[in-house]
Amino acid sequence: MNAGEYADGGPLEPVVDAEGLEKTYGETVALSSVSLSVDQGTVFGLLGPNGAGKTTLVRALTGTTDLDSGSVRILGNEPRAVDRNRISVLPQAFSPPDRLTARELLAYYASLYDEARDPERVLADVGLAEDGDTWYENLSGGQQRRVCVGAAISNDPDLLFLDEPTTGIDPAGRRTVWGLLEALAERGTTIILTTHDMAEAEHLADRVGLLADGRLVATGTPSTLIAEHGGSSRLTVDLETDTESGPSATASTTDDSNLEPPSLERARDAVAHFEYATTREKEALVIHDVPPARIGAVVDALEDGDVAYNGLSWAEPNLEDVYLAVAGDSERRGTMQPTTLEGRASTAGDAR
Ligand SMILES: Nc1ncnc2c1ncn2[C@@H]1O[C@H](COP(=O)(O)OP(=O)(O)OP(=O)(O)O)[C@@H](O)[C@H]1O
Repeated sequence: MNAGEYADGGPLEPVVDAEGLEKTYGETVALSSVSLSVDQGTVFGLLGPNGAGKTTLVRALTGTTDLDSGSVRILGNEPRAVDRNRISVLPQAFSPPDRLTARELLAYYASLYDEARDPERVLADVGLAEDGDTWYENLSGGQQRRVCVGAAISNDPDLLFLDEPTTGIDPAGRRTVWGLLEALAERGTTIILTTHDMAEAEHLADRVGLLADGRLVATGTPSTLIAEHGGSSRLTVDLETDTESGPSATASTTDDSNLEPPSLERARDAVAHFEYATTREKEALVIHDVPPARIGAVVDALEDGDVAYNGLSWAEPNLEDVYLAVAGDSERRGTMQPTTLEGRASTAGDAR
């Protein structure tokens, strides 16, 4: 039998199959024409700004809100008809009883299902083997979140919804949880992961959906979305600040509204034949679309122009760039506010 086929040779029905979802709250459009299909064993990353409709979509998929129109099937059924042993939802805010230990909590959640994972094993999986006897209220915020992730996987679900599962968890713990989720997906669990953490989405998600104003504005693998919407690579030159004179005292231009320190001016001249933008406050120069092999040419140009700089950093476009380009016009304005962009780069908004 090939992967993706039933024993009779027919194609597998997607684990999540939603068509034409519409949901409004009064004047607010929470979901508009949302269609989505997620196959078994896929980690689907759901991204989007605050208020984009992610929670509403998860509620629609789990049958906990009524839709204005559209159809949803999960695990081959209407959401409300699905066996609760096969599905699990970890909401953003989840507060289990405080006066139980981590071990007791996981044993309690395990007891709710016909078949459950061994609580001791779950404790170890979420990196809390040493903290099983600590009351939930005495665990740190990140440890509490790990217990919540453990509770969510108690029933070894076929379909797992996770809303910001690693918020508050330290980097090492985050890796532990990521490894756990990867292992679950490898064994066939389908995961719908809502996150604002682009690194998390890029690391875990096989496919990503970007919601904005209730619409699914882009769907694809992280790499196809990055290739399509991520823009170009960036080489950032962190310029050495002129210590003797600040920007207002050193302007060599006749245009008073465009005062700039000599280092920046020299740098602009030096890289004039590259596509660049400058970030005045940070005194950095962002040069676009420099393949690694051309970094040396930029370094030569800076040296020829007698430009002093503290460091160079090179970055390929990533999912955050996609997010900002596709879903986050309003978000982008917020992010970019502290920085004045100038220069002649048409993609100046990419500078960071
Ligand atoms: N019960 C409700 N009553 C009225 N409006 C609601 C309700 N639930 C959600 N909304 C509105 O619907 C829109 C989508 O909300 P939703 O909670 O789905 O966004 P979200 O993407 O999950 O946001 P966040 O990232 O902040 O969690 C928002 O404008 C929100 O104010």
